[in-house]
Amino acid sequence: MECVRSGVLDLGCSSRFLGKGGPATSCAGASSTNLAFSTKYEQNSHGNVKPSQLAASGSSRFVHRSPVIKQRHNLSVRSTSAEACTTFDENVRAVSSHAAEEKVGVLLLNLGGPETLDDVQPFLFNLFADPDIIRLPRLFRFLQRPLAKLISTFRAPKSKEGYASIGGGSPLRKITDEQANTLKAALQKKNLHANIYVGMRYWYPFTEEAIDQIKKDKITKLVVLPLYPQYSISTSGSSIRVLQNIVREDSYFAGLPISIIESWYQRDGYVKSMADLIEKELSIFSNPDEVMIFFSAHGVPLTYVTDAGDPYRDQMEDCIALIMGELRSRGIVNSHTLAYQSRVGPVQWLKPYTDEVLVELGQQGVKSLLAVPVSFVSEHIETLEEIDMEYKELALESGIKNWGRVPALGCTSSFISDLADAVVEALPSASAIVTKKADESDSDMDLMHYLSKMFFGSILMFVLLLSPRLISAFRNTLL
Ligand SMILES: C=CC1=C(C)c2cc3[nH]c(cc4nc(cc5[nH]c(cc1n2)c(C)c5CCC(=O)O)C(CCC(=O)O)=C4C)c(C)c3C=C
Ligand SMILES: [Fe+2]
Repeated sequence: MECVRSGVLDLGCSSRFLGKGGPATSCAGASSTNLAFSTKYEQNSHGNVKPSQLAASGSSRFVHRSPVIKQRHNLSVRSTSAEACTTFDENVRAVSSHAAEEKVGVLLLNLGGPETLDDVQPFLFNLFADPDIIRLPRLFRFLQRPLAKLISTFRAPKSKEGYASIGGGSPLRKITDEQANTLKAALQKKNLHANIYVGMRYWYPFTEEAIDQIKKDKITKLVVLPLYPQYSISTSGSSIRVLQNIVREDSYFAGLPISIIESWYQRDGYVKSMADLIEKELSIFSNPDEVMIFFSAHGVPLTYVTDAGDPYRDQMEDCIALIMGELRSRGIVNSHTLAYQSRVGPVQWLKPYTDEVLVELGQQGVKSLLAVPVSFVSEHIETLEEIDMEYKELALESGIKNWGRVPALGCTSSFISDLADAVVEALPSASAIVTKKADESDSDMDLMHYLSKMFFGSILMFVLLLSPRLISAFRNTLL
């Protein structure tokens, strides 16, 4: 797949979940503050940065202002939904019967990662410039990009060390491409010929590049599959928002039937594949029955769940219960625990924290642990560096004698085959996404926004320029 575009920035969205299952997304007005970058990296029209030598010319269709968007509830496709109740064969037949005129696309959404150490700071900038990652109150959204610049600059040295220790870059792009190829083959085996596109949120190939290609290829039906088993505002939610923003602006996408599989941790194929991996790794221990299964999930700030209604923690707990249920059905009754890793910054994240639990388990006399990364299906910096190096060392120091780690699912065939089933099941419910135009009141806010931007922006610059102490205090909270 040729990728030609990158980046997005919409500072105005906040997703709010109504209960465990049904999402509703609403977005308020947006604004952005540009910040000068070194000549090596330039911004595109969406606010993401990329190396200038690779920059493609911008397309005005991605440029938008403060729209309000309402997501249709039947946009989400779950294996439990009514639409998914047709049989697999019926779905394949339905698709095949339209094969002549139908051109099916599958868009895999993922986070993306820096491929070289020079990419680390601009990658971090893109991540922290995402209003679904740093959620500022509406009045302070203009600070998003200066803050992103500041935080990415201070965090880059620490992140670079991490990426250097796993070979100088993230393996995510390579693994996701492999998953895309394997999924294409698995779909072909099921008689569905589909183009697979990879869209990353914070690095190449950006979601917008994939979307451009989908349009060029004249896809007539699209299934969107985030490669995160559980939904979080900060992951699948953020990537889906990019897509929604484009749908709102582009008549081709506005008319394109789309199915979004928001989460799929509850699928049998995923649960069984995870149980297979755990069973296999347990068997390597000399006393498998004595091993505690230690699920370690990527955390999110606590307020995502408590204030913004992120279903991530609920889904994670459900997911662990399903995997443990599957293991029990195989006669594996090991003890287990769930903790959250990779917190960033000074705020409270989902608890318990992985590092603290490891120390406690050591103190309690647990001798054997099997770490299971559960929020992501590829190896990445947080498995290869954080779990395999930092947490392993901490566990051994804390008195744990035997340590094992379950690999990420990657291209495991039962798993990819199940993703292919999910795609086929999602196709019949593909429909045009309905979006709502910008609220009139947004334009009334423009002057107020501008004035408040100028006011607070000047104060921020004044404080930052004149207060090296403040900067060093800030740096300490990030490292
Ligand atoms: C389900 C998975 C993930 C959630 C939830 C998530 C939330 C989240 N992450 C950050 C900050 C960082 N994440 C970073 C890397 C990173 N994050 C995920 C997954 C989830 N993030 C992955 C797979 C990766 C690794 C990509 C790779 O290159 O291999 C990083 C950069 C690395 C580092 O410096 O530690 C940051 C920073 C926040 C703030 C957040 C929720 C708000
Ligand atoms: Fe993360």
